[in-house]
Amino acid sequence: MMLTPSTAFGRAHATPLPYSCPRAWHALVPHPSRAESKTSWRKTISSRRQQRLNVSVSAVATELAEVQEKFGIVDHVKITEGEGGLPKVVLRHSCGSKAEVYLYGAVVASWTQPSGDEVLYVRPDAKFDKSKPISGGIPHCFPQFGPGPAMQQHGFARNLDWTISATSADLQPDERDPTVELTLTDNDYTRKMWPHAFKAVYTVTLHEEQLRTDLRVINTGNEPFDFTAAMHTYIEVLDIEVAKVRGLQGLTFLDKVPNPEEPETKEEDREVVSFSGPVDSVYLKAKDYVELDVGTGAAVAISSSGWEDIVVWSPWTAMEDCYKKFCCVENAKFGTPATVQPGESWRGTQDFAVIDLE
Ligand SMILES: O=P(O)(O)OC[C@H]1O[C@@H](O)[C@H](O)[C@@H](O)[C@@H]1O
Repeated sequence: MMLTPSTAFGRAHATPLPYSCPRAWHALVPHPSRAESKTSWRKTISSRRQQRLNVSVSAVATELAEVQEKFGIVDHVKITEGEGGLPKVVLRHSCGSKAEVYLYGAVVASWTQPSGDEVLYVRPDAKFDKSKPISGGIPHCFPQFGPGPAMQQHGFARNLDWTISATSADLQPDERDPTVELTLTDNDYTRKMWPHAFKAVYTVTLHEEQLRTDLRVINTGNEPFDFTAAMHTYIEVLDIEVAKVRGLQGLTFLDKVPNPEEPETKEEDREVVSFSGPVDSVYLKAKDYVELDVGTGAAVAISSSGWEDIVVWSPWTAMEDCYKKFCCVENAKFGTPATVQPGESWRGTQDFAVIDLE
């Protein structure tokens, strides 16, 4: 599946939108906790400032309306305000499944089944004010699955606004699969940490009840570059103590729990990986299919291509108030970093499906 702006799309636009500036939305939208917590600060606003605020809020509304006009597709793709006023794209499949993708970090923060059941997990400490990456759903780790030198733990892609470059609901003639394509390109901020010209193109699609992601990293410069990456997927489980991962047996893995700086190399001999303490393992050269049994009689089946490794992470009591509720199963490209020649690209896809185990 290759998505580029073309006539195959319901809507396709190559021109970046005005809000690709990382500060724009944050600057214009009053933060809800600020707005809700104290009415007093509002009272002190002079009428001139209030006037300016009103103009700004209506500017945001106008901007959203314009984006919706350009990229919205009736019944299938809606661009709207999410938590904290951050813009999000809501994809709806006619079967009843739904996904929500924030432009900040290109994070899929929600994926629900036709029943309304949520599959992903957002941590209670997640912030939607750009003060840190959105902690939950499917954040990007790029161009580094950290830690590493010169940049944030898991790279800058989850700390930046991505731009909508296309939407669609008719990629396949017989399928009304809603899709959004988001793009991130290098800028002064990224080049200070990682001195390379790149374009990352990320599509999120609902295929019936399934969720599909497709990331391409294109080298738009004149020199080759290397990167590591992961899709840091948080999946909701009934209880981490009954969750299980299948599909890792026989793999070599790096166990980061004893000493994250110098992980121990081990062999996985278990058919089923279960949890009774912290787990932070990078399985190298993994298979292209893994299952997370969430403990309810259902599992999340994850198929992938391009992503060579799989990270399994549970922080256990280091996140006392939420560790029981989620497990991270992360497709990654870490053991052997990706090398991309000028004009070439790297690609990694994932397909998530909820399957019945009974
Ligand atoms: O930065 P976040 O989102 O809190 O995630 C941190 C964790 O991310 C996981 O992917 C790593 O395997 C862990 O080592 C790390 O602690």
